[in-house]
Amino acid sequence: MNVAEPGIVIEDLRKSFEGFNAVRGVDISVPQGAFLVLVGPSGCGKTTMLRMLAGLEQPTGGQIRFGDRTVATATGGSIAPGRRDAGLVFQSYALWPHMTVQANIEWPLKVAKQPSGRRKARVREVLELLGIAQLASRYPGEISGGQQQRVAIGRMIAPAPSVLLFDEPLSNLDAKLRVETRSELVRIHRATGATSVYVTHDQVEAMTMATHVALMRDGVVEQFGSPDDLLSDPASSFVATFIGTPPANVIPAVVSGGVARSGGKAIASLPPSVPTGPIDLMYRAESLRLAPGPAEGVLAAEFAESTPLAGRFLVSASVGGKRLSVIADDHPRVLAGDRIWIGFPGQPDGLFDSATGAKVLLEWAAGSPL
Ligand SMILES: Nc1ncnc2c1ncn2[C@@H]1O[C@H](COP(=O)(O)OP(=O)(O)OP(=O)(O)O)[C@@H](O)[C@H]1O
Repeated sequence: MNVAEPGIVIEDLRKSFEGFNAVRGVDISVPQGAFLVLVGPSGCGKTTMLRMLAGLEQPTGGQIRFGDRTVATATGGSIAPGRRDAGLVFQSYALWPHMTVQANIEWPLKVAKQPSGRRKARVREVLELLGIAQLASRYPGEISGGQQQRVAIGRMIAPAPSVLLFDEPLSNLDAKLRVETRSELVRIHRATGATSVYVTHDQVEAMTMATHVALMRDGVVEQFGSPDDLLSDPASSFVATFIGTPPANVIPAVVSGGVARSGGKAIASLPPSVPTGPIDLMYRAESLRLAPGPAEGVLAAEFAESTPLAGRFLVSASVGGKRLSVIADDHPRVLAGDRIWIGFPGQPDGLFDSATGAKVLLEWAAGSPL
């Protein structure tokens, strides 16, 4: 994939805080112009990664390169934040309240001692790119949260850095504005030609914005690839249940004689290469169906809720205390807590080791659907 110029190369990156390992050996490489999203649950080390990229945190191990420049190493010689040719935008906008929009965007250019004429021209260009020229002489207190975030982005891109770093920049916006700003941000990223790194805990943001996704868990990258790679071929049950709208279902089962049973009922037949014992079965919501009553390959479930979704329904129900999602053509016309029936296809969409969560490679017979 990487014939293009290297944008960012992260090698065996580590960070510990007083003996606590927040980042435990991360290797990621993306080409110039990529939009890399670091996503994962709270505390997985995303922000620590971004702070190391920005130069606000010194790595305990490994190194970071921007293009052909090494910007951070554990052994010293790291480049100071202001000299990395990188811009950073946080979740809080931190604009100067006593400066106009225009002055806020101009500020980093003044700090860089650019001549006035060049500064003014660049500020105009950035205001145009962001579609906020009409706000130029307002103060931050006189514009909306979404507009303030745009100004913060304008201030970041004004010096034309080659790396853009975003830390949950949309989390203070309301849901509708967040969706609109997502695509706007990607447009701005592309217009700058920079390589971006974007931190979020929202997998939908990751899947819609990224060219490359690193899903992190407990300080390591659980899977790195394109959004499509993670969705179509999750490397672990953690990835399968974190990514997707809705994420895939993973249910525990026990295999014996090539048959997988959940709660004692046979729901799938597996190739003979799958060893006897516990296993986790993955089913996408669209692979499951609502069944009219008990039958082979059908489990009883407790109905939770049903949400209309693009002309169909996303039905949630629990089986043995585990919540499952099913895409159905109709509402089950029952109340929360009532019994419904969920039908399983003969073969699951994937298998995971029940102890480690790692994907189990399958050798199905020729012509099988998997
Ligand atoms: N300065 C610090 N001192 C001690 N521990 C820290 C420090 N910074 C982060 N940590 C710990 O390192 C781990 C990773 O934190 P980090 O902020 O990188 O996670 P995150 O994935 O960004 O989480 P969130 O989405 O909640 O911001 C957490 O357990 C956190 O408590």
